[in-house]
Amino acid sequence: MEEISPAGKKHEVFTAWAKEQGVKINAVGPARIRGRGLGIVATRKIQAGEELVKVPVHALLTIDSVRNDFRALHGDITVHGLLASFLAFSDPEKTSPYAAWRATWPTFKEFEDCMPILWPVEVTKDKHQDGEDGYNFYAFRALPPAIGGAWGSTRNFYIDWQGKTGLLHKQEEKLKKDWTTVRRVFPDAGIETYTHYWLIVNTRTFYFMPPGVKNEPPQADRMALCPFADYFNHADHGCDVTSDTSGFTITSDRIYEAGEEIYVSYGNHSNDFLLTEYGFILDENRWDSLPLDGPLLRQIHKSTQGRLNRAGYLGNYTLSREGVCYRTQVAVRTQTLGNKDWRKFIEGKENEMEEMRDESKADYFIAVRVLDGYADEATKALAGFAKYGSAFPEYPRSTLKKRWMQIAELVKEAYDNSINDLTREALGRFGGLGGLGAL
Ligand SMILES: C[S@@+](CC[C@H](N)C(=O)[O-])C[C@H]1O[C@@H](n2cnc3c(N)ncnc32)[C@H](O)[C@@H]1O
Repeated sequence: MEEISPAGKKHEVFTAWAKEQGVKINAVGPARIRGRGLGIVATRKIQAGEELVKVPVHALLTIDSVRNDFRALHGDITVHGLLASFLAFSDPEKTSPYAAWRATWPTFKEFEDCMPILWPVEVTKDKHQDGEDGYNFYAFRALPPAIGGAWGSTRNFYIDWQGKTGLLHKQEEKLKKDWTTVRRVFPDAGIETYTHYWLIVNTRTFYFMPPGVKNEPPQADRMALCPFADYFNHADHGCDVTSDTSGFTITSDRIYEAGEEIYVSYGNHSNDFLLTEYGFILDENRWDSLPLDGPLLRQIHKSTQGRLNRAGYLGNYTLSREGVCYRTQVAVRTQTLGNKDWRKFIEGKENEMEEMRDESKADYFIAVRVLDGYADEATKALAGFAKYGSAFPEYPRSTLKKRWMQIAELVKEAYDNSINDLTREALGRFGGLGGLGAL
């Protein structure tokens, strides 16, 4: 059972305020939950299908809560950037109605602990060291490939894999762009205050389509801060969240015992995504996956990548517990089949015999050229934590170490679940897999 304690006075004040705004709260309340800040718990036994929280549209904080003159000052800015600017720098009178709510949000210090974007460079940048023969090679990369956007475990071979598409880099760019606009409007404003509210918006908004909008705003701009509902923590299974022109409704998905924590799901996110965007990872995550573009694309000639592109299969390759995704299977077969047979494969026209032969070759490639590299990366990172980890603050150290262990585990499970017996036997004869064997 989780370690749960009372939320405290300011949360009681806010809950009363939320009710005054028309938020309906049934059989749930906020509580402090170890390792998760605040969360929502059942105050009595709850049946499946009970409406737990209803937030009316007029209680939401959206782009419509920001006055036109304040909006106009910013010109072309994302809704995310504008809401953060409104909370951080608008006339205090405009945001004072939200004072009781704001008091319940995390502090900047709390974000500094958990959000990778605020972690010190010792954690986020690669460590390099000089080899005996003059090569400078990376010694330890603490960030997982999906977050750091880099891959490459052997000396002499350093690949800035997804390069600018790493999750952290993308987030930094978004913040930088918004801040550039806001700084023009408020030249004396501090970046720390802005970043604080930008992260509040990042971690607490719900996807919301404003009622009566004529031109659909881009998906990333459909954001709403949702009083009280923003206490819900995330799990890979959770209560149903629905929205319509009247607002948001959260309905229980199953029976809950009194005192039990109740979750919603923020989406089908991998742990790397959750860590970057929300500052935590789950122990159990059915959506967990690893990107494979780095290890795979570096093995595929540019002209073949062109062929994949034309067929609609270039990039976005992933690995889950069950094995590699279908897109990866297609990409791998550019290496194991001739062009004609590759076509047959994507058109589903192989006969049984061809399928069997083809699967063995593809499995072998996946095991040796893809999974083994990932396993190797995880083994090296874990060794790096043993050597350099003590210099890190506690939360990044324990979280990243755990994440790398999950990565190693996931690669191993993918291997066990997807590589066929024949291939395993063959690999066994060659002494097993280097990196995988070590896990
Ligand atoms: C919408 S808020 C939820 C309420 C939040 N826990 C609080 O204290 O106000 C989202 C934030 O809650 C935390 N969180 C959500 N789900 C979590 C989980 N399963 N484990 C740990 N932290 C979680 C993360 O810090 C995330 O950025």
